[in-house]
Amino acid sequence: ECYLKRDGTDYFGTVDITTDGTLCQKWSEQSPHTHEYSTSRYPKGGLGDHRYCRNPDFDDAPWCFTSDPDIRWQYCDVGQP
Ligand SMILES: O=S(=O)(Nc1cnn(C2CCNCC2)c1)c1cc(Cl)ccc1F
Repeated sequence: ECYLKRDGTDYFGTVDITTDGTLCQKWSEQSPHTHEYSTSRYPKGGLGDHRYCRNPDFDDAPWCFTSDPDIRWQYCDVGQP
């Protein structure tokens, strides 16, 4: 899917893998990576009990924490326009 804003802050699709095919960690979980991205801290981030790529912190593109303990977070390919 594509999205309007260049940085993908408006991407609320269902891609849940990173650029190298690693499964994303759920935003609602703190394992394997602890993090500070909660729905209360980023109310417009589209976070929740899912593992879909999002860009809650106005980074360059949608991303996610990964299920690989050695890779903290990675960008996702969500069909940049
Ligand atoms: O636990 S974290 O959320 N981890 C973290 C580390 N890098 N990132 C990036 C995620 C993609 N966007 C840029 C920050 C998030 C985290 C957040 C802050 Cl503000 C500071 C330290 C830290 F550990």
